[in-house]
Amino acid sequence: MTAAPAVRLLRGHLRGRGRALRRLAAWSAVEGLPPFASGLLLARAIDDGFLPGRPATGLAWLAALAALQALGALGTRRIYPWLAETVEPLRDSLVGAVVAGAVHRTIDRAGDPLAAGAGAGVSQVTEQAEAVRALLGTALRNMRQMLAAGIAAMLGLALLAPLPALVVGGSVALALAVFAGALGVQVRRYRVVVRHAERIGETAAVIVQGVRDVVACAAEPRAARTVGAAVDAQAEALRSFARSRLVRIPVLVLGVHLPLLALLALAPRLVEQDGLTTGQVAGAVGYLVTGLRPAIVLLVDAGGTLLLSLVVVLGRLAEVCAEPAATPGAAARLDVTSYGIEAEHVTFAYSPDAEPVLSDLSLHVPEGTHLAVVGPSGTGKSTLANVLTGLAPPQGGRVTLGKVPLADLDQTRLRSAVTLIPQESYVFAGTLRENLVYLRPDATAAEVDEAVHAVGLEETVQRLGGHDARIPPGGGTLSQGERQLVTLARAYLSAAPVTILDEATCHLHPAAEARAETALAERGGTLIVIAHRISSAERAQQVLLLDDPAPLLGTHDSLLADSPLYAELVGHWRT
Ligand SMILES: Nc1ncnc2c1ncn2[C@@H]1O[C@H](COP(=O)(O)OP(=O)(O)OP(=O)(O)O)[C@@H](O)[C@H]1O
Repeated sequence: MTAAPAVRLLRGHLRGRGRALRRLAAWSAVEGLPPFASGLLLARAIDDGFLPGRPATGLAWLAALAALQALGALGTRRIYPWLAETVEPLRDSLVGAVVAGAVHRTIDRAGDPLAAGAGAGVSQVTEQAEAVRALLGTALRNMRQMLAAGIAAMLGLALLAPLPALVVGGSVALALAVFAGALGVQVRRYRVVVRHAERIGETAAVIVQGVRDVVACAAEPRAARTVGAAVDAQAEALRSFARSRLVRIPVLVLGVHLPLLALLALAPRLVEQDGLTTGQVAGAVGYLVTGLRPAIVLLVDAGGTLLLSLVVVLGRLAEVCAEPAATPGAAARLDVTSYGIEAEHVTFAYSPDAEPVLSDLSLHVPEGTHLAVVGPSGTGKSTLANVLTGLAPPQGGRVTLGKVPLADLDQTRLRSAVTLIPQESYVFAGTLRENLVYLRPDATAAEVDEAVHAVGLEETVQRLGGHDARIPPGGGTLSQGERQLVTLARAYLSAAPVTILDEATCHLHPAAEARAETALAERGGTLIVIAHRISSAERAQQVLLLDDPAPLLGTHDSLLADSPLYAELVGHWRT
């Protein structure tokens, strides 16, 4: 990352505030008068006053310095209104740009459920805009003052003692070069720190939002590992950043300690051979100790952090404010208007070296139709369900939903279009109603009743005492079959136009299974059933038989006539 986008953004927002900046510079010059004159006046006080035994003269020079200090204080006082005029409107201007960027994005992603989260993003970057205002205010107030004092001290030193000024100037220039050279590395590492901090927040937010799911799936250790990994990464990023900050040592040595040491060590020689007076040496030391040293310490400590924060936060805002470019994915999101599923020459293996579970599989399930998938154990039925939902992206070929490749669809949009109900029923602690409306929280009571009736869950609802009955962790007294009925009613209620059941009725007796499956088929939408019984295949319009060496697609009757394996499976299922 470079500082260029940050500088561009800041320049754009400071444009038009030239008058305030010029006044700021002018009053800073007034404020810099005392540090500039301090060494010169101190030298005169010593050389003309105290050393020759004329304390009144010495005190007069010091009084002149005090008068200048008063003038400097006036400069400091006059700086604040111009500081406010420069910095205060910055927040409004940045927030305006941020909100405009968010509005552009929301328009660009019309119809995307994720766009609903734009408000949270705006509030976050608004805080960053406030941070920029505060950082810039602090930088202009403190850094400006200290840098002005440092420059004034160097100028004063040059007038007072040109030779030492040359040596000190060279060493300070070297220190500044080292500091500037290391700034790029520090910015990069600090940027990584900020990214990891954001990652911790995002990871924790996802887990907190889905904490019920995490507990229901007994995934606490995995969740803890995920957050732990993010925290470890952040700690490593911080260590790496801290190492890059070690550059302050050579900068302080070159900019502060070495010049002071050299001046003190060479003082007798400067006085005896180069004709410097004692007062001039004392004034030069004064410049180093009271002007240059605080300026350089501030630059490498607070200033370094301040500059880094400004560059990184401004860079982040520059990204947010930038108008988003239209992506192919964004266009594709808007194109999903039908919900047929198609697999085109799909090949899927669980690892690069493993035998493919699915090989060159092609399949078309038109919108609103019903497909049953059958086959011996281990032939890849569940794998196919995962491939069709996008959970397992194929290595070869592609799967499309409404002719749009799943890879081009936003994941949230895909999840809202396709419901996958697996064999293991997911029932969580809460009310029965909460469990039923899990995929459609805005369902009305009448819609919930309809779903309960359609899949045959009424008896269970009555037994439990109504929709508000509480289900304890682990499902309580619900049998395996009842849990499956809960998940089937949930799928029935869901607004997803595509439903995939992966042996989701295996604990139901045949009549209950027939009722639930028929309800889901008649509800509308595309239905794919990984069949547990042959009766599921008999109800479907298409049947896919997964088998070595090649899958067969047909109807129950055509497969019965053409495939000995299918006939065998039917016979096996019926006995
Ligand atoms: N996560 C995984 N990693 C590696 N191999 C896997 C994974 N999941 C499944 N397999 C393998 O892929 C093959 C197909 O498994 P899959 O579960 O899709 O078959 P299935 O037809 O659904 O079986 P069943 O009817 O017994 O549920 C099997 O050989 C299985 O061992």
